Amino acid sequence: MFSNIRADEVRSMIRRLIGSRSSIDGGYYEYRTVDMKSTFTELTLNIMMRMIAGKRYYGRDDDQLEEVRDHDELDHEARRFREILKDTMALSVATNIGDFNGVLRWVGYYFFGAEKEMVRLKEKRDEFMQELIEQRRRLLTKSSRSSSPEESSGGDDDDDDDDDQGGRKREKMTMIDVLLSLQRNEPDCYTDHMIRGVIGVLISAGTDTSAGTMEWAMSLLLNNPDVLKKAQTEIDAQVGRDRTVNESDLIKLPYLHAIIIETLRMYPAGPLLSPHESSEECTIGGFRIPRGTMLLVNVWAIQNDPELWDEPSKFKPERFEGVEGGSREGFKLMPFGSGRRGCPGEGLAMRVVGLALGSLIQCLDWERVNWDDMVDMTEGSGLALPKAQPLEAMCRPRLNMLNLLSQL
Ligand code: HEM
Repeated sequence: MFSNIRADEVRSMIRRLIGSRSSIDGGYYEYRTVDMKSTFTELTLNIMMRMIAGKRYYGRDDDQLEEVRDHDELDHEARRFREILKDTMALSVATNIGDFNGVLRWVGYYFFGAEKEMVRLKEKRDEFMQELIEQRRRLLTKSSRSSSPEESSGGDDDDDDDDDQGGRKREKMTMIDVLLSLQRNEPDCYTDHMIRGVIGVLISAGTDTSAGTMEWAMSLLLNNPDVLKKAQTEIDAQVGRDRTVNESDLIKLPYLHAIIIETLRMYPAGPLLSPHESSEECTIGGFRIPRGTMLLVNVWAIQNDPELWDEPSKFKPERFEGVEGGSREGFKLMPFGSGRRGCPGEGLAMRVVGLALGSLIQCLDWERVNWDDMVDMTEGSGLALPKAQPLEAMCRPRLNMLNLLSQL
C-alpha cells in the first residue's frame, strides 16, 4: 500500500538533487554540494504526511492530492506544520535530559516553564491534527454522496492511473480515512483523540528514525567508496539503466540490504529501545530483577560488542551476505527491538530506506565534500542517535543514467 507515494517522493528527491533539468539536457554534470540531513528529513516527512493525510509540506508539487487547492492556504498550513515540528524537536531534547536528571528536571520544568511550554505545544499539535481529521471527514462525506463506494474507497494506490474519467484527480485513501471508517463501526474505540494519537506516534516514531538511518548509511558509503561501487554494480546488474529502482527490486538486491542492516547494527536509531517493564520477577545476567522494574536494553552495546562481533567498529556489509533477510542473529541484532512491543514500522522503514538509498546509488555519483577528510562519524546527543555533524555530500548525475534522468 502507498507504494506510489513512496516512489513519487523518491523521484522528486532525485530531481532536486540533480538540480535544474536544463543542466542535464545541456550535458552539464559538475558535482554540487547537497545537504543530506534536510534532504532525508523532508523525504520521510513528505512520505509520512501523504500516507497519513494526503498532504505534502516540503517542496511545492502542484499535483498533490489535496483538498486545499489554494496555494496560499497550503503554504500557511505547511509553515504551521514545520513550526510545530521544529518547536517539538527543540523541546524534546531539553525535556529528555530533564527526565533523567532530577535537578535539571526541576530547573527546566519549574524555572523555565518547560512543562507549560509542552502543554501549549500539545494544544497546538492537537488543533493541527484535528483540522486534518476534519478535512478528511468532509472529503469522505462529499465523495460518498457524489460517487459509488468503489470510486470513493480507492485504497490500493498501486494503480498508476491517477485520473478518473473526467480527467479530475481521483482522491486516494489515506490512513486518516481508514481510521475514520473504523470509527463509524466502533466510535468508542476509534475516537478523534485516539486518531490524533496515532498520527502523532507515526510522525514521531517513523520519520527521524528512517531519515537518520539513511544519513548514517550515506556517511558510511562516502567513507567506503568500494562498498558504494559494489552496490552500484549490483543495481546495474539487477535493475539495469532503463528504469529506476522500485520496491519490488529490493528482494533482488541482497548487498544493498546488507548495507542497511550493517548501518543499523553500528548506528541503531533506537539505541536503548523503548523502556520495557518486567511483568514477572526474573534473572538477567545473574541479576535479580523484581517484577515491575523499568528495563532499558542497550542494543547499541550488544550490536557493537567485540565478544559478539568480529571487528565491530568496521563497516563490513559482507558479514550479512548470505544471511536470511530479516534474521536477527539470535538476539545479537535487534535494531527494531523484539517481541510484542517490537517496532511495527520495520517493514515500512526497510522499504523507504531501501528505495531511497538504492535510487541515490543508482542515479548519482557521490564524493565527500573534502576528498582528504573522512566524513565525521561522531554521534550527537539525543535518543535517536543523531549524527553530531549533519551530512553534506557532493553529487552529480551518473553519466550512463543521463538519458533516464532527463525524463524524471
Ligand atoms: C530505521 C527505522 C526505524 C528504526 C530503527 C526503529 C526502531 C524502533 C525501536 C528500537 C523501537 C522499540 C522496540 C522495542 O522496545 O522493543 C520502535 C518502536 C516503535 N516504532 Fe520504530 N523504528 C523505525 C521506523 C519506524 C517507522 C517507519 C514507524 C511507523 C510507521 C515506526 C513506528 C514505531 C512505533 C509505533 C513504535 C512503538 C511500538 C510499541 O511501543 O508497541 N518505527 N522502533
